[in-house]
Amino acid sequence: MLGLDSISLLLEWCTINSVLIDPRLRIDFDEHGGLGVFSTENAIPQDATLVRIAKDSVLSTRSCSLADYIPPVPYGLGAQIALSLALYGEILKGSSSRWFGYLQALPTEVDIPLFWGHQTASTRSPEDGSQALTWLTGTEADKVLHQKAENEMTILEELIQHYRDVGEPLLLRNSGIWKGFSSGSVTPTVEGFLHAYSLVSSRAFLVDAYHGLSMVPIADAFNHVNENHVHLESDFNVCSECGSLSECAHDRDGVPADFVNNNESENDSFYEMVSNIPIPPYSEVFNTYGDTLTNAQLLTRYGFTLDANENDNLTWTLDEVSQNCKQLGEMLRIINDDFTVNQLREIFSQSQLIYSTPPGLFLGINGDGRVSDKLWILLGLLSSDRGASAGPTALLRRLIDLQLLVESRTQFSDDSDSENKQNVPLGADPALSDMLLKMAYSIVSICRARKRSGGVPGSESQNLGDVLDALPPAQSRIRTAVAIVMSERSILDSCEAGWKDVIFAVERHVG
Ligand SMILES: C[S@@+](CC[C@H](N)C(=O)[O-])C[C@H]1O[C@@H](n2cnc3c(N)ncnc32)[C@H](O)[C@@H]1O
Repeated sequence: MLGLDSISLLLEWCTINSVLIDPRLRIDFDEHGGLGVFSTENAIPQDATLVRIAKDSVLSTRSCSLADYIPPVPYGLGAQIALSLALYGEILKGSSSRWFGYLQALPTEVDIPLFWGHQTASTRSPEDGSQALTWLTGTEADKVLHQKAENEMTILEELIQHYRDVGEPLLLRNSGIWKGFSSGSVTPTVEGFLHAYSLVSSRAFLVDAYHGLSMVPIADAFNHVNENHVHLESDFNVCSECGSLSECAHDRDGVPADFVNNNESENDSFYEMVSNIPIPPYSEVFNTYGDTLTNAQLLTRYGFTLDANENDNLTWTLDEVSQNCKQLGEMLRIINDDFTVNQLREIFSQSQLIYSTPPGLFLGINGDGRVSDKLWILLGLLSSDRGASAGPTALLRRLIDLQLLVESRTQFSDDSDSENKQNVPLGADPALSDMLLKMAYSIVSICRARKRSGGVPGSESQNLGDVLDALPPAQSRIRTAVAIVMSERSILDSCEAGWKDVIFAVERHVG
């Protein structure tokens, strides 16, 4: 629990470090025992700059005492871990840290569930954490907590491993930076590092391309609601080497710094908290940490929930749905069944309209406009009245046989005898022809929907070659974007054309 002295120290530190707080604001204790920001007797209009935070005052991997040893990471968990180490280095320095006045006002515990299973310095009983975790089982928060990175580690496992392998050795190697300054004997611990991580998780901002994820004094004193009063303004696109907002030596290779036009204004040296709606007098002033955050996200990142959160939702993975929906489960099993895929692989390779994918649920179209084997199997199963019922492999085998016969009659055939094949009958099973038609219509409709949703609204009917020709070279980003839409559209066109031929051939036969 903080005392009044810590607020005074924080404000003093702000004055010295050019963190300028509008007198219409007051930093005080909130109803939860932490800090909050409040308006005073004056109403505050919209668009008022309420806090100006000197860029130099933020704590980042660029500005910290260990800056030479912590490589900056632009975003993601890596950025949070790097900043946690930067912050922990300053916490270890105690009163000799440049940020001491700021650090001493930070909470001593951020109660995120990541640590509920760990005994920390907290005064809470261990049962409170372990039973709470049991209660969370199967909730959205539980899913976030158990999310695994590509390396199959949970966040907590990754934090601990990173601390042991990188953080602790780095802190010990550079102990000269903080040893001897701190009061008492301070030894870095994994608990200390995890506390730093909880502070980063609950209050860091991604400010710009130079400082990246940073601890931003006073901006981080605002509590959260979905419909906020204030927001942080910063120009993200500064030089990632030196932080300059205007032209600098890093823009043009080999240009000496003397030739660089340095016209940064005084305003460019600050991040700002600005009001986005009028703020009544004598009320708490809120920021939003994200206006779509669910309670599961708020709890896991910030350690609190909102009483009523209209963003809350429940999600299912495809696997979870399939566990309770027999038909989908059976379809997924077939799609992912190596036996089925291998049985068909050989024959798929004879088709001009299908391509093989590695194991995994890959539903897509390749650069030649061919559909993936898994998408074909899925649509094949969906187009059958029998769905995924008995004998799906045999049924799919008959379907692909029919498709190959149809393909041999279309313009896609590279068979020199295709003229004669026009007259080969398609077989006597109308249900099978119907399945192939349904599948072909589905693929055409998937392609058309994708074309409709690509590019700017209304561009579907435009000739993108003309659009590209009309764009000046200076609009290089638009040109790149149009070229991407154009190339996707051409893949979709080619896929659609192949399956329209199939429709034409089958309908001519059936009709
Ligand atoms: C960016 S800080 C805000 C300032 C913080 N109250 C302090 O004491 O420094 C985020 C933390 O504030 C608290 N917090 C923010 N909004 C809250 C809310 N609506 N209800 C409860 N706690 C909140 C949570 O502890 C969260 O981890």
